[in-house]
Amino acid sequence: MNDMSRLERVVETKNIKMECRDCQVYYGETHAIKDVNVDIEEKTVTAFIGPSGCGKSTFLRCLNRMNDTIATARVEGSFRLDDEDIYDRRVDPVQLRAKVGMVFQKPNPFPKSIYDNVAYGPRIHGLARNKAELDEIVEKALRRGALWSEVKDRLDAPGTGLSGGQQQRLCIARAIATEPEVLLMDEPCSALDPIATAQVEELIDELRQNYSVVIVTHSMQQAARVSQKTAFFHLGNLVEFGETGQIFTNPVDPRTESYITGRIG
Ligand SMILES: Nc1ncnc2c1ncn2[C@@H]1O[C@H](COP(=O)(O)OP(=O)(O)OP(=O)(O)O)[C@@H](O)[C@H]1O
Repeated sequence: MNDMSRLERVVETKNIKMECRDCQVYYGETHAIKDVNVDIEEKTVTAFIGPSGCGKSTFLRCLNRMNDTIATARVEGSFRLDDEDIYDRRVDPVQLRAKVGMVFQKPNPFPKSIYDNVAYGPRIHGLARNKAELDEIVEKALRRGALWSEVKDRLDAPGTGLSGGQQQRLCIARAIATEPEVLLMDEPCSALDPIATAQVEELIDELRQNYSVVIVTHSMQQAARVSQKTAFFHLGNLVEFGETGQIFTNPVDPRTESYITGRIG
């Protein structure tokens, strides 16, 4: 290879946002994640797929130290965001979670107004100097969450009074209000109807312009629709990781093929 073609290949490669090496997770004696290595690229949607109990959510939770909140969980390995070790003792998990935000399976708005749900993160992280700036942040997050037009006249109403799909978009707006660099989504559409699902999927595609998105999904159709990279997990192992198109049309490992053709899972 001459220097020019090597350079072109470098330019084509997207930047790595998170680098995970030799990752292990134990719950007491249970070895739930085994020797997993993954690179999460910038401005890319990465899907984690695999049968129930294979470790998708456990691995996702490693990426913003949510496993710290589970007393029996022990995480080993190297997890770097840009070039920072996120498990370093000096890293404050609360600050980390502003950079690596999370949206859960069930919409979980706080028992507060729509406005206060979105303003929560910016307030605790001191992102606004005054009310006008906070209003601006809230509006921007709700617009990006594709919810603004539906709620702009009732920002003081409780977030819990919205429909399920609206609540999930509110939770997405809440997560993006702190301008995270990575957004983790754990089956974000499992409680939603097809219309709300389509809205959230469209939103995920838009978020990719600015963020890295990692989504755990049980729906292979969803993984194929929204992601550019797919990781297939099985029994705590990362079996295959690659371009979504390749994983779904030409998987290398027979276990991946069995799963995507419906023989395991
Ligand atoms: N809090 C916990 N305490 C003990 N074991 C756990 C805990 N959470 C998960 N596990 C175990 O770790 C393994 C991986 O679980 P995990 O929830 O990560 O899988 P998953 O692929 O996300 O599953 P699903 O698709 O059903 O949500 C399973 O064996 C599970 O029983």
